[in-house]
Amino acid sequence: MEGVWVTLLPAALATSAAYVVFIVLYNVYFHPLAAFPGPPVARTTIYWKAYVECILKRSFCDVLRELHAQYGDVVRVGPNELHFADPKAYHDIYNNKNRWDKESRLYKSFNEDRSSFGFLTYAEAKNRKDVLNRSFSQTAIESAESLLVEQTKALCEAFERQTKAGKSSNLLYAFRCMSMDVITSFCFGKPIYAVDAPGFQAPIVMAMDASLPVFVGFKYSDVFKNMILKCPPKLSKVVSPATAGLVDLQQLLLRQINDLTSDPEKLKALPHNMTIYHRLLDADAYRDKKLPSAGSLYEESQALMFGGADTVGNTLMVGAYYLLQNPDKQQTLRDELRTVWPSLDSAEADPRVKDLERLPYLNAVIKESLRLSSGVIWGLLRVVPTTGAKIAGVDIPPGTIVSTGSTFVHYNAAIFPEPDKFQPERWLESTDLDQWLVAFSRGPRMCLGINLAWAELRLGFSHVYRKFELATKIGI
Ligand code: HEM
Repeated sequence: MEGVWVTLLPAALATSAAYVVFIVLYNVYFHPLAAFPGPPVARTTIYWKAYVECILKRSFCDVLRELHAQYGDVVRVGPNELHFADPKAYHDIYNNKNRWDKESRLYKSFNEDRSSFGFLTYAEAKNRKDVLNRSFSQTAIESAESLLVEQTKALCEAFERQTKAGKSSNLLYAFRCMSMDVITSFCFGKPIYAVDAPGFQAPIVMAMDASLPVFVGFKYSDVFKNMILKCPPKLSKVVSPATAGLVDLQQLLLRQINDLTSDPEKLKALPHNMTIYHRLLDADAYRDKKLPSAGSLYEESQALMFGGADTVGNTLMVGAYYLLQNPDKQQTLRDELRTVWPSLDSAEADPRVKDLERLPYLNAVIKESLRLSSGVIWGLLRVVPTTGAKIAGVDIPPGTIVSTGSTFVHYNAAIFPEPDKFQPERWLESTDLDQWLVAFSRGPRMCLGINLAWAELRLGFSHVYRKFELATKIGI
């Protein structure tokens, strides 16, 4: 028996080595993308990206900038992957005519495969988004306005408490807490009052921050992913105390879903009838009249939590960062807000979101904050269909993974002169610019929560800057 191993082992090693050599030679010389420029190692293996992201711990967004400076507008960043720097490519990839699949390695890493965000195909995502759209439509958001106002006011009250106590506020966490409170109360009917956490250090908000680098690792190793995600909650909290708050919220949502699926009557006990479960647990809302599994419901709630919390919080933070540096622009915003909100004395005089929609400078501040924060900065990877495609004038073979990061549009100096400067005024000069605001992405997989996000941003910017004069003790 031992003799068999002695003979087979070298043969197996030689076969594996020959296979690796074959793959490398194929990828470098014979692959349909062989003619595209890019770093030599990236042409051979996807693990070059893993090395850059997980070992060097570099933002791939920064690396892409350097690669485009070196190799030009189209760069081969993996054996089967191209990134485009030309903003025109954005509209060629993400548009309403395209039904391109999302790329599986990236999107499966979030462990939300059965959610509107995680479904890879257009058809599956459309089915789910058609059901959820009623919760996120303009009309739905208007009818939930009082709920959103409540969360915004809770944030302002927390700021007031901090001020009275002579303490400064960490704006990043404060805004993220507010958007987390909106999601948990609006989507799940389970407010968690994150803004009331001391110093805005709500465990779930801190845990989401801590969990992001872990998700990068999930892209490259299923073993690592399963080890962390399949870990029993108690053990997971010991292994990774930084993400304990996330485990707690996951458990809370799982209990809620189990409760609701075992007894749909419990829907009536939720504080309002706009939660996502009112839609998702209505069999008539589905074309095939079949309800999703409990696992799918959980993944949907996680997707909404991750999709809707940090994104809004970050945009408010980026806006605050620049308004703090530009007191004149902060004052212009405040002066405009006074036109629809002259007195703070009575809640009766609070403006409605509809009134805020008409304020040009407020809209411009929000657009400029969305541009500079850029929404999701990693490339939203799509797979070119069997017909192939032309992207920014270049013929791309079927099956190629493609993307253009939103920062390549938002920081393009030909579209946005002096792109690093905060200039809300640029949005007042021309409505043509709107086509280049891609923070919510475009096409059939664009953001489901765009109406909710805009309402939160309008309320956030108006309440905070009408009620407070933000200043910083230290220079920024
Ligand atoms: C400033 C705030 C926000 C920004 C900048 C933003 C940005 C984006 C972007 C860029 C995508 C495309 C992702 C991809 O293709 O992989 C997306 C998708 C999505 N967003 Fe948002 N988002 C925001 C707020 C929200 C909110 C408040 C919610 C809901 C609570 C939400 C829910 C979703 C969902 C479910 C998807 C998946 C849609 C699909 O794949 O078809 N987002 N968002």
